[in-house]
Amino acid sequence: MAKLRGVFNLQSFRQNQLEAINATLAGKDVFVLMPTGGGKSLCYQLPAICEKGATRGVTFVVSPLLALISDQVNALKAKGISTVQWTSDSGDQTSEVLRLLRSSRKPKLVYVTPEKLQLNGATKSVLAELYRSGNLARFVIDEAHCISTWGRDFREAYTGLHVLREEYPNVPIMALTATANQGSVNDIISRLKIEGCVKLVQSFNRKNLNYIVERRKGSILASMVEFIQEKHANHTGIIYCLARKTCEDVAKTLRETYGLKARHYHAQLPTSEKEEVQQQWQSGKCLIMVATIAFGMGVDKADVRFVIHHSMPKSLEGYYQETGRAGRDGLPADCLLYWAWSDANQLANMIKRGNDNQPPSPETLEHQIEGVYMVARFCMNGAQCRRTQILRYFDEDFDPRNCGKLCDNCSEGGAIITEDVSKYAKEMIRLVDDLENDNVTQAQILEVFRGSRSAGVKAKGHDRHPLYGAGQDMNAMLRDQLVAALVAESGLTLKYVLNSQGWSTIYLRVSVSDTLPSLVLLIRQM
Ligand SMILES: Nc1ncnc2c1ncn2[C@@H]1O[C@H](COP(=O)(O)OP(=O)(O)OP(=O)(O)O)[C@@H](O)[C@H]1O
Repeated sequence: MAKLRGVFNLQSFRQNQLEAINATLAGKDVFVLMPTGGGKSLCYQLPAICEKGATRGVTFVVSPLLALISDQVNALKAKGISTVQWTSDSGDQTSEVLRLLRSSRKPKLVYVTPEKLQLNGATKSVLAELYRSGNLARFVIDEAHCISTWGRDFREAYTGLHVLREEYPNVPIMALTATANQGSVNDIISRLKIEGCVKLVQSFNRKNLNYIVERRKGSILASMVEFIQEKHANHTGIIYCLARKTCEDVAKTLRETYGLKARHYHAQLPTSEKEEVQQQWQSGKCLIMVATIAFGMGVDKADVRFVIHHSMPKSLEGYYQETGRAGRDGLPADCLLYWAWSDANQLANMIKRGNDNQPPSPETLEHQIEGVYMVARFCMNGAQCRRTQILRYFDEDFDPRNCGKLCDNCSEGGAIITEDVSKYAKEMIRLVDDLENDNVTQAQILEVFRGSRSAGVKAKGHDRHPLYGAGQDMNAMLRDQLVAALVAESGLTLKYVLNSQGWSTIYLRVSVSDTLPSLVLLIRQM
């Protein structure tokens, strides 16, 4: 407790921190699953400076990213904790680290990349010396999900970490992650060979975040500015945009038209500018960071009071992580998401083009597009508690009564009813099947389904189809939800046709026509 206050300047422990600290000090292996911003670092940084414990000496922390390591090392040094970074291949750094580790003034923490811990040469011999002399306190595997081939962040070098248990059987291991999927959790534990570990798993609910989702109609700048000025004048926030150009334009307008302290950030900025912008934001000189998702990994600013999504995020997991950067200090923060159907197409197109113009494999493409449509479903589901919806994605059953009306849907009021739309789902699938040869987009299909009298529908003769107007009794939102559900789950899929500018037009296609399960949607009755 004295260390918590004196060194870390914190008043009390958060959930599971003390349990993790006590378990590792007692020499046990520990697995910690905590949401983003939950306070994982303290679980190993505090024991590292405790004199009492079953094991003593140096704590080795394996972390995947250099940027994360540098931030943590600097922050610990600023607290007066002797910490070293051992990440480079340079002989100078290695000999300095070795000198320190062999001296009587050993550092409390050594941060390494997994590559560095691949046990050969200098690392192996110094670890063996420390082990023999009882100076190896524990191994910490941060971002432990990188060891699991289940996840999207798999890192080859993490797989070599099983040797830690084999070579140093008496040294406790602590693995920490914010990736909740049950399959990956078991995988991590078995790969690190810490089967008997103390498991500290907690809800992913971020109690202090208020989730609001709004449909974007036209420009949202004015409404965004009103939101910021009314609720967050002089507060720090992040606005996530899909495209780099949008970031630049939005930041410029916020500055020049509305006098707000905003800057933009994206992957194409030169490194020096990235550092300068981040520094300005970190220090509070710039309040609003308008960024693509390139901004965020390793960002630790405790007092971010709002995160706005200017358009739909790519996946629910991404949404959870991006909004998770708000309110890390535990105080209330707002997460406002603006979306439009066109975002889904834009995202699908971005995914199709892939990273660095490396198109994804067909399976990855399908999986990621489903992810986009899951976000679309989430946005359109104006009935069910947002937390229940988000946490279901992480296999967690969240009782909406515990939301505390901290989401737009729970604060709305009115009864929620279920609507069996199985009949409409079958009709929609048949309609897409019949019109497939005419290459129909989602917007066009919805026009036919609702019985629009538009010239486009008539020109193609779609108003003569027997299912023309089959969905006219449904309200527009329910029709949208129907399509999103059919693409996200089963029934419909998307087909891309490249035009001369390199953009794909996305057409609907049928994926399953005969075995469609029943489909029930939730709606709010006011
Ligand atoms: N006991 C505590 N009381 C108050 N604030 C805390 C406490 N523990 C941690 N914090 C603060 O919470 C924030 C998040 O902590 P930390 O960076 O360890 O989170 P994390 O779980 O590692 O998140 P991420 O997965 O994003 O890396 C930090 O600003 C930290 O100072």
